[in-house]
Amino acid sequence: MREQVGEFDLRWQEAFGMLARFRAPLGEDRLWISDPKAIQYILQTSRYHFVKPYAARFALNTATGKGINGAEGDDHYRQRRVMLPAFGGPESRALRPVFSASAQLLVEQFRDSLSGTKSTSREEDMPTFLGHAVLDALGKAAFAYDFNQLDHQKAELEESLHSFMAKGFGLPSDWKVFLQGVMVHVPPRVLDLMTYLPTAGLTFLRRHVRLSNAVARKLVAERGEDAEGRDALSLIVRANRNEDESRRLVDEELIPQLATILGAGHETTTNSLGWILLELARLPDAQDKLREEIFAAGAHETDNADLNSLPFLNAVIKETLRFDTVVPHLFRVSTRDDVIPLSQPIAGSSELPIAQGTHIIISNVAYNRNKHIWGSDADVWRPERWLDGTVDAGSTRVGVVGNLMSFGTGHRSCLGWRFAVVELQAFVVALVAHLRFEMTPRAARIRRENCLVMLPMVAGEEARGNQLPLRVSLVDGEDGGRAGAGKLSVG
Ligand code: HEM
Repeated sequence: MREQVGEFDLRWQEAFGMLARFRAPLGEDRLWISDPKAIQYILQTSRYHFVKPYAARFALNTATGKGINGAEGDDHYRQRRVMLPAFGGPESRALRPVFSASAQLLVEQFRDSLSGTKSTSREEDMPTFLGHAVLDALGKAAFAYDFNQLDHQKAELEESLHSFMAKGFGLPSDWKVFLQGVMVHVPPRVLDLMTYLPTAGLTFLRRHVRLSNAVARKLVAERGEDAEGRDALSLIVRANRNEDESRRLVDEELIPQLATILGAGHETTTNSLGWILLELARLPDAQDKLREEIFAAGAHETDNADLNSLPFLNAVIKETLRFDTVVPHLFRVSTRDDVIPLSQPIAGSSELPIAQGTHIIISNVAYNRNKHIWGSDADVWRPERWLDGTVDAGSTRVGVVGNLMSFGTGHRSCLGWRFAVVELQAFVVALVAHLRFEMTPRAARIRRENCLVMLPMVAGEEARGNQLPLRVSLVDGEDGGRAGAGKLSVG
């Protein structure tokens, strides 16, 4: 838990292949898996026969409230059925102007902050720099909620969302490491009581969920019976209204979905964007190539440009989702004795019998670096692999985007993946068209910290939480915005 994300996974994958058995703290066997066929069986074919361990649901419920993330079985099925229509392809694409407008505002604010000064660039901390704009976009797109309006409750919620994974899960103490190791043996009732422990992390998360729920209550009440908006919450409220009464979500199930969506969608997207900009700062040639593609297509000038048709843009996004897997692991436990199919035989067998109650760590990070799938240079960030035929997904389809495990797969795959992809496309286009990102000495010391979500931290400054300091300047030819050159039309 204290190594950088992926270190042990890649070491094990190199030493043992795509499957390993290891001993947990009290001596029981657990499985570590990156085998595509096994992942497909566990997460897709078997559906609710493999569930999230109660300890993982406890962590998710603590961090994001008792929403879909921690639900199982029929409760999960009902919640997903009502929420899914809000996150479809057309619904997500329709939100692009919202994302573009937030990204454009960020560019304008940066430009304004330089005007009147002699400097042409400034070091910016990416989570801080991007965080407000991403949250603003998420608030408007998901809840028609404006984080920009001055309001005490909004400011508090925003403050609490800033790097909340780092505060809740980062830099675990010896006690926390021990606890997480043995948590699967703690009876659920005792775990539930532990939610109330007065530790700094839990106190912070409890307050965060309370704040989110208070806002959600207000928003759901505002929607009332006739929610007409195009934001995700209105679509969810409408879908719920049209649902058979016996399957409808009650308020106690609807309210926590705001904390869930903010929790699941904010840091994941902000950090994915941060990792994209870091990789582009590390490889200026790739950044220039991307900028040229954006300019050639005029994609920064109109929301009507089809961003799916920009090959290098999408290669950069997919390559970063692969190389910088922000959700490194998924946790499951089998609810019955089972036989897991394997793509690589072990001891002459292509099947692995397992006992009911076996705990499994699915390594998204190792799968995303599998050299059989992504090529012999899988440990290098190289977007061209998506364009030159290097990627060989074979016949086992797992992930929802590019066969990657970055968004999980199956009936619990990321609900917001289309939403996230449209948002990443819109932000990358607006930012790279107008701003240049360069490395700094502190960025060269970035560590990949495991806080459930992979966060960047500067080595030696971990106590300051997640940071990603890059040098930002206006791209050549921009004059501080006074001529409005290359302005995004956000319609
Ligand atoms: C780049 C950004 C994102 C990444 C990498 C990501 C990744 C993931 C992953 C790996 C899971 C599966 C968890 C599991 O199987 O245990 C997941 C679930 C989920 N994600 Fe995302 N996510 C992202 C953005 C978003 C956004 C923007 C939203 C909402 C607007 C969202 C909402 C959810 C929800 C609600 C779930 C739970 C689904 C369920 O349990 O059925 N995510 N996400």
